[in-house]
Amino acid sequence: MHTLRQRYGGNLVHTYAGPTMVIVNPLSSPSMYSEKVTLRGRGDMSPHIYAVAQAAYRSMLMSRQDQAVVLLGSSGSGKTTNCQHLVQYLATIAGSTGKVFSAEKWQALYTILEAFGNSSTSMNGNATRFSQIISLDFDQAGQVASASVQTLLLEKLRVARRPANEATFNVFYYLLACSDTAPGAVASVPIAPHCSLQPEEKQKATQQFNKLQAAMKVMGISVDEQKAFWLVLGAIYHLGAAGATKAGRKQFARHEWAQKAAYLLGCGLEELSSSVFKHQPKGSLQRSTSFRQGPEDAGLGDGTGTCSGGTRCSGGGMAAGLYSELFTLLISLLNRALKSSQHSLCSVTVVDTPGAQNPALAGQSRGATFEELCHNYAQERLQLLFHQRTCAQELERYKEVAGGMARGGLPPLLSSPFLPSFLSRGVVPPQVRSLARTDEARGLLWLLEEEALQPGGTEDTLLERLFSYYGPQEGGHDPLLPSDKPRHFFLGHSSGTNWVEYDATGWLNHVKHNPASQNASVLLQESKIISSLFAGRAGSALVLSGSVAGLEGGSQLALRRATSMRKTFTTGVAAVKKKSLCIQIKLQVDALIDSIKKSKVHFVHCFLPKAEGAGGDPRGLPSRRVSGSELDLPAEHCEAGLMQLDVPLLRAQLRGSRLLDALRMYRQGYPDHMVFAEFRRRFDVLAPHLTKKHGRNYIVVDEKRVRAPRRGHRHGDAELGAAPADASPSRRRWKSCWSRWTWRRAATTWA
Ligand SMILES: Nc1ncnc2c1ncn2[C@@H]1O[C@H](COP(=O)(O)OP(=O)(O)OP(=O)(O)O)[C@@H](O)[C@H]1O
Repeated sequence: MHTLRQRYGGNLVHTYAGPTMVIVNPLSSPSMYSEKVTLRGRGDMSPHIYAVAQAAYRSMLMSRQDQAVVLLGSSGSGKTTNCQHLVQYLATIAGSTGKVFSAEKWQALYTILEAFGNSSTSMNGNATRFSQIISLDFDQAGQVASASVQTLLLEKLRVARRPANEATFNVFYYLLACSDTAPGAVASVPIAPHCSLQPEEKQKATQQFNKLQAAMKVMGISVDEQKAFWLVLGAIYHLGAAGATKAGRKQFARHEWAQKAAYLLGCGLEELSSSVFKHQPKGSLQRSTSFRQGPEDAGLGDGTGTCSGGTRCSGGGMAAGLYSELFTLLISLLNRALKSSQHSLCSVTVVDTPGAQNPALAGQSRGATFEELCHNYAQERLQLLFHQRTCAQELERYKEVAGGMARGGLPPLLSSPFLPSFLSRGVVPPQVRSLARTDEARGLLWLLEEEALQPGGTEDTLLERLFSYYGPQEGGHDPLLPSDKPRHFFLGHSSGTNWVEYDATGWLNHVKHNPASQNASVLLQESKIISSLFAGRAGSALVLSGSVAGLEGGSQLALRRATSMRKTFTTGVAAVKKKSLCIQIKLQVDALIDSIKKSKVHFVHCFLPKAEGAGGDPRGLPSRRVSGSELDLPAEHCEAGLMQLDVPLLRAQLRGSRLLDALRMYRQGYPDHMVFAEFRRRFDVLAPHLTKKHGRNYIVVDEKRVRAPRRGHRHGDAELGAAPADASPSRRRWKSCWSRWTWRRAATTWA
């Protein structure tokens, strides 16, 4: 760890050679993203998130190939912050045609996304609760011509149900703070008086709300459109206050609040009531959508701590559906502001997903929820992509091109992470299989769906089957371990370095199709007040509604991306129509991965420097269950600048990211001295001037380019890179070798 540490602008940033950068989230770093740093030239930048932006931009300009930057890491490790800096930096260095994409616009975009898609969780005070793909499309001159945002895996149920002591989306608090003071549209939204904010919270939320309104203005969202947002948010809020009861038939517990919700939505109370309660699955009276969970509410929960407490209400499905529709509308309005008719050639896509979730890391004793499982699943799939791109593919290429060249032999093939397939194995469209229970080992998502559809299926039968397939075996590296709490189990994420305890209580009910969620879109489209904003969205956009937002496609490239995403979903159209949540989740992650796969991918690993959990004793955390030797590590803490590092935690993250495996493979596959000595023995006849003149020389080979390091030295690409047609076999071989290999950084001593 010490050898990796490097001071940079008063902060800690770690980097490796190769297509990957590692960032240990610093706690404060105003100088790190200053204009001075922005203006630094190439080579000065590494290690810095701007260096990744530069590399992606240069690679795109040189190869005309789409690029993707994928950020990986735990929740709170700094992915979103770095994403924002990366996009801002790219837009700054590239410039835009006619200054359409000012820094102000990007700032506004992120302010809006943060308000509607972020919330405070136990791991991060401003955690992203959806996956986002931000694409910048560049024209022939390398300037930003247009841009687009696509979002998936929105944790929409957070408006109705969330872990104890966690908040709903930020925007609700902003609205709550301003409902009595703000002029115009906001004041027209009556807010239930029983929920209030502390004075300091209120002041902060008011400022944020003003910032949000200004940002919406910058993004061209009109006052009338803004009003529609406040109305729907107000309605969601009042639905929560209305609660639900079962007196004969299911109905609202407090009609006055339900009446207000109906008024804000522009529909009648009866209409709202039937949309919420009609065809609702049995036992689906869900917990409240109330905002704040006071200590007195906690007792009203189901004892598991997985739901927010408060009054009983079955408007959860409706509230989640309304929020999902609102979010989809928001993304399409943002895309309206980002699109342009300019012709674009290729793009840089930045992917940010909610980080790995582990309540124990935040000192919470509760089990992780189904939504947290979904975010962890997406992280696992991205990790798998990293493994495939960085290790498996590189190894194949090495075998193919350099087989037998390294005297040390080929590096061993690393086993791929196990969990992604464990989770989604067997999730296929229902039309090609029967829904009867099978004895075949299936993934967790499959089993969940199957048990939800089976009469008599419960969480206990689900876990029973899960353990019968994947339970602990002698000598095996089990990804699944039992817990002593009922309906709890452990999953070993990140190759068993991050053990997360899940609580499966209520999962079956959660994945059952809830028609109220579907009814939300009908209700909005038929609203007497706001239907115009929601009406036009039909057809294929509707099929993906609630899953992927931002498929309108403003530019040619955006259209292409949207088509490709839709294609991913077409294999599961029947499933989507069937509203199987598990299949939708798998398809969304598939769509995310497919959209990245077509590009050249740059990975950024963000690491959490320390965890708040387990009363400050990191050895008490389940995440420390790494291996026998790791368990014995002392809880060593290192001081670095102003920051205390939790070294065991960092080690576990490093191990889980498989970065060291990738590094070892690069090192073994392309050992500096060995390969270069061999390389030189075979091919130095092609560049004798380099070997003879320079003595100790430092050669940097990046992509297909070679350059001598000494300033002014002209033995560059022209001489080394271009083998004439009549070149000797060895020279042609050399060239082919050159064009197929990616030599990241090779330093050697030349005789
Ligand atoms: N480079 C940085 N400099 C200063 N603060 C940072 C930096 N990176 C992250 N932070 C701070 O760390 C906190 C968490 O960052 P951020 O929200 O970006 O994490 P994340 O990985 O996106 O989390 P999640 O996955 O939960 O969304 C924020 O409060 C942010 O201000």
